[in-house]
Amino acid sequence: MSAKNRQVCIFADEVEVINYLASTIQQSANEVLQEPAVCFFIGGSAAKLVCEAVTKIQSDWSRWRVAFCDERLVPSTHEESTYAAYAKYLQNSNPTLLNNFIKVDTSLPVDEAARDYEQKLHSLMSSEKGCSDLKWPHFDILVLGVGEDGHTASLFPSHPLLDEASKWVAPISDSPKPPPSRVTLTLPAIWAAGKCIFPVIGGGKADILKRILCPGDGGENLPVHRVMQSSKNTLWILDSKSAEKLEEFF
Ligand SMILES: O=C(O)[C@H](O)[C@@H](O)[C@H](O)[C@H](O)COP(=O)(O)O
Repeated sequence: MSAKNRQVCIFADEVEVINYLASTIQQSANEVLQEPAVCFFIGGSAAKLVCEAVTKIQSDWSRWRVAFCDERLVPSTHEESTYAAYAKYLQNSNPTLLNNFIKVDTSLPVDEAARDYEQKLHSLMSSEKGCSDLKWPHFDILVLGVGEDGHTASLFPSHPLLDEASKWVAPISDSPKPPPSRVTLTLPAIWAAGKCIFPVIGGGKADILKRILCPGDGGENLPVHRVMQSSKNTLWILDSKSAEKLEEFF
């Protein structure tokens, strides 16, 4: 189903979701690979999907730059660290890509960690894309997750961070999902990206997907819905279980 730069693709199972995620990331990256592709990855269960998708992509990985849509403020070896989740998979299968990750300095207090990460992203856009003094960044691909409450990255329902209108990266120290301290891309930084991809699997996400994707289901103010309303291009890659409550609409 496709409307207003929004596409929803439903597949039988996790394997098909991973295959389509791989071909979508590869195709989107091919469109920009005359420059390094700047991708942002997410934590949570989607990390495994992304890592498995990466194993199916043929590319010159030295030309990729990967940052995080959000990161939890714990040491990079901690089991809750998003970086650690990727390192666990990629250190053997794709060390070149892992070396090109732009990490959040989680040793800093959360406000400083967010400022420092934003500075790193400014430098990245300047060195790799020749863009300096950008009001908003033009990241190529964001792979995002969705929480059962409708959050995405570390943007939570009714949180004041949803009104952030000048920063690319913001700190949060009261995240309802633990751990409480995190840094996250802001809504305007997400809106400016070339493509937002949401791979989702499992029946636990069926209710929230219905609220977000079905008109009139009351999800209009949820962070994920706000991403979708103003993003240039949003792609949902769903398995049949997560999509089981969408059937009457698609
Ligand atoms: O916590 C994180 O690292 C992410 O910031 C978060 O936005 C995640 O993508 C969703 O909470 C979905 O996570 P699950 O897929 O694990 O439910």
